[in-house]
Amino acid sequence: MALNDKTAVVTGAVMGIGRAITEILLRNGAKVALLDVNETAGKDLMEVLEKQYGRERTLFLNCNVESEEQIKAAFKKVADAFGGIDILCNNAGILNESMWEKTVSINLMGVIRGTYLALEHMSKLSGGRGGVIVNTASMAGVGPLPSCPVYTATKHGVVGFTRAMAVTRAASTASGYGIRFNALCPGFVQTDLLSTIPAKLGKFCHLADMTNQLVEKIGTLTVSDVAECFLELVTDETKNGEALLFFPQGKQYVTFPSLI
Ligand SMILES: NC(=O)C1=CN([C@@H]2O[C@H](COP(=O)(O)OP(=O)(O)OC[C@H]3O[C@@H](n4cnc5c(N)ncnc54)[C@H](O)[C@@H]3O)[C@@H](O)[C@H]2O)C=CC1
Ligand SMILES: CCCCCC(=O)CC\C=C/C=C/C=C/[C@@H](O)[C@@H](O)CCCC(=O)O
Repeated sequence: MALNDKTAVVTGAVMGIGRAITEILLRNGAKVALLDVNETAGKDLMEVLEKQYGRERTLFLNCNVESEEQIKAAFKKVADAFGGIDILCNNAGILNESMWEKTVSINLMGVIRGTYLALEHMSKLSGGRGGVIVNTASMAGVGPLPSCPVYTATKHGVVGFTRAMAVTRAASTASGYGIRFNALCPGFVQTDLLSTIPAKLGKFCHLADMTNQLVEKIGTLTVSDVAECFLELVTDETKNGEALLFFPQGKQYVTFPSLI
């Protein structure tokens, strides 16, 4: 998929991984709608992006992925402004084992909500152009992190949901959305989310040292590393139903057991 003049929506777009994904999309010619709850950082980033890429290719919308109403309104504004949606990155996420319901609401329910609402704009069955949806899961979506079981559950859920949507797409022409679905599964990445971990482990804070040792053992990625892997899942049209696992030592497409 060439990105020139394609329209992308990125949630959690103004910081960390989402910002890097936004910038790599813009560098490759896409128009990008940035959805985030951090309005201050969003407006500051927009000043930078508009100078670099022009006002006509960027749009910031204050949007909480926990709200069906806000996502629905945001997607309509994007479609009205840019003429449709071709790419969605459900990236917004938090880690907070003390606020585990909120973690589920954002990390898993937000991905499901964004995906279902995007179908209304992207699916060829409803007049859309098709496209690709990339969900930011995590290495913790493939292997459990003992210090954050709920976060791990949300990321396993994102991987499972993404793969199921991909199979739905492939399994029946009735759901011929014309959309590919892939999961991004990075290891530890140098962002605010990672740097605030010790305070976010809740009842598992006694496992903070073990987690830090794991970070030391595996090492950390930059947000640019993640954005490059995201681009691969978007542009390689053979990729559907994939979970791309990557960490400083390398990357691999996860092979899941075939059950039948
Ligand atoms: N940092 C890491 O080590 C890794 C992070 N991830 C995942 O990558 C994604 C991005 O994480 P980071 O960039 O590290 O975090 P970050 O904390 O640097 O950025 C997250 C962004 O999402 C936004 N956000 C939070 N809740 C939101 C909501 N309800 N609605 C809309 N926007 C919201 C924040 O305002 C922020 O701009 C998350 O899904 C995270 O689970 C995956 C693997 C590794
Ligand atoms: C707690 C920080 C989470 C930061 C956000 C992320 O999503 C980062 C996920 C990065 C790595 C996850 C690694 C999971 C490893 C498990 O498969 C398991 O190997 C860990 C077992 C503990 C150990 O080996 O010491």
